[in-house]
Amino acid sequence: MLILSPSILAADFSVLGKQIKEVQEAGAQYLHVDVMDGSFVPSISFGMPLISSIRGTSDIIFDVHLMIASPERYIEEFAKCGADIITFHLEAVRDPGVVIDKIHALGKKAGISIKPATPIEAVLPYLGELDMLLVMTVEPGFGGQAYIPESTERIRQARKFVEERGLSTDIQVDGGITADNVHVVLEAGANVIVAGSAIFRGDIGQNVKDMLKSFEAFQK
Ligand SMILES: O=C(CO)[C@@H](O)[C@H](O)COP(=O)(O)O
Ligand SMILES: [Fe+2]
Repeated sequence: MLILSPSILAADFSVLGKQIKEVQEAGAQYLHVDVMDGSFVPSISFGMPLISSIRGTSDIIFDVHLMIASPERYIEEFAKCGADIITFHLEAVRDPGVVIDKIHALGKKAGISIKPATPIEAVLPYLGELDMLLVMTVEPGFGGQAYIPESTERIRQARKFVEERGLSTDIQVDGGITADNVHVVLEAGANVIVAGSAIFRGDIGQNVKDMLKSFEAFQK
């Protein structure tokens, strides 16, 4: 199943609740929530208080992407404030297996994200335990960047590893995805698509529909 996860990093925070409703009503299945700490990545976005308050406005699946150092310190808090899927960076932890177990023990889905320079093979020891593998298609830290073309081969490789092992792990892509280039990542094997600028700039409802139309065109 192909899933759209609009990233609220590109939303207008003064009307965030309204914009979340708009993406959900137009058919987006997840909401991508980028948490940045100014340490693992240069920028700071938002944290638990914002997630708690938007949790009250929508029942959409919260797909929380933690771009923070030592994320194991905060797993309980993110679970408590409303995350459904918690994705942390492989590069930010010492023992990824322990973090995955912690997320699962709280009844949440676990994802690992890897930066563009991290070999896909680095995630193989954990692949069997993961609900989702996030292959970053830009350097994490900012919205609005251009898709890194070398990502396509990495997505293909990730899909191959998942299939060879008979797993059902979702493969998520994040960064620089638009209705025009989404077919490239779908063809390579991604099935959970994050898009920020392409959804929240302009007519939000129409942007979601255009992206879903691109999904349909790919499936034909
Ligand atoms: O995690 C990140 C950036 O670090 C992303 O989720 C961005 O928010 C995606 O934004 P666009 O590239 O689609 O504008
Ligand atoms: Fe993200």
